[in-house]
Amino acid sequence: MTLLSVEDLTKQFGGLVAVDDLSFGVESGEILGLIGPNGSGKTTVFNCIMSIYQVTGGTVRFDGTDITDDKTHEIVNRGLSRVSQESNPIGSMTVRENIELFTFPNSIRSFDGGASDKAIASYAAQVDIEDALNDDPGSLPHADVRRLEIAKALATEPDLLLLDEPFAGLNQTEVRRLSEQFESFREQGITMVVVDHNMRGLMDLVDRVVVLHNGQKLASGDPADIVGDERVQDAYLAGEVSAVQ
Ligand SMILES: Nc1ncnc2c1ncn2[C@@H]1O[C@H](COP(=O)(O)OP(=O)(O)OP(=O)(O)O)[C@@H](O)[C@H]1O
Repeated sequence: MTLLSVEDLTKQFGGLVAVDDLSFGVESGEILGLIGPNGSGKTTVFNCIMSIYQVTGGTVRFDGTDITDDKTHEIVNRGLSRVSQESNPIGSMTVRENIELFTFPNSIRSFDGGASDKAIASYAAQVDIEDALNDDPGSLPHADVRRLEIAKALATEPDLLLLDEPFAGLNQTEVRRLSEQFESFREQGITMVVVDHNMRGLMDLVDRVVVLHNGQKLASGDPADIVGDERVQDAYLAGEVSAVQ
């Protein structure tokens, strides 16, 4: 079943066409990699899906419903969540309070005033930060700050998680551990789209890859086919592909 469908998506910033008539689907239960060089439009695609940006043209459907013109909080309540490239915890709140804040968009929970401590601890435990719940986010190492961003997204109980550069700044052991955690998210029924420059980490994780260049789809297919695709190698990934071979 196609959970997310991006159809003929275009996003212009003045004269710049950041996303150019792009179409792709994400199957339920899949982990899809969205790759491409700097400036190829990956983050803009996520921003359009989440209605952070208003699209110039095209349609975004989630679970069969057109969500193109929905507001961001409505999209989150439908079961979509995004972990952005930037970490932005609220420094005056503990890790627990930061996670709790993200349980509020879910309308059912908000009647009860948010999630239980047990639920919050379980979101934290899914990314190994359960021992840091009472800490100030400013005191956490980089990897834990990134994990907190993922825990915040988990707190919205997503069916589809958009992850923008989740491996950035992590060492190989941390990348492997995070990949295992993404696999366990999948076992819980979460579908994922992952943008990252860490090709080794990404190709080991994803089922399928969509390659962007200049906002257009250059190629899509199995990770092995994409790594071996000369067009992709020559034009876009030369340096990064050599790292996985
Ligand atoms: N708010 C904005 N206003 C103007 N131009 C923008 C805006 N957001 C993105 N762009 C431009 O759109 C293009 C695509 O940017 P985007 O950040 O989506 O690429 P990306 O593939 O995510 O890059 P990176 O890998 O470096 O994060 C770039 O030329 C960028 O400068």
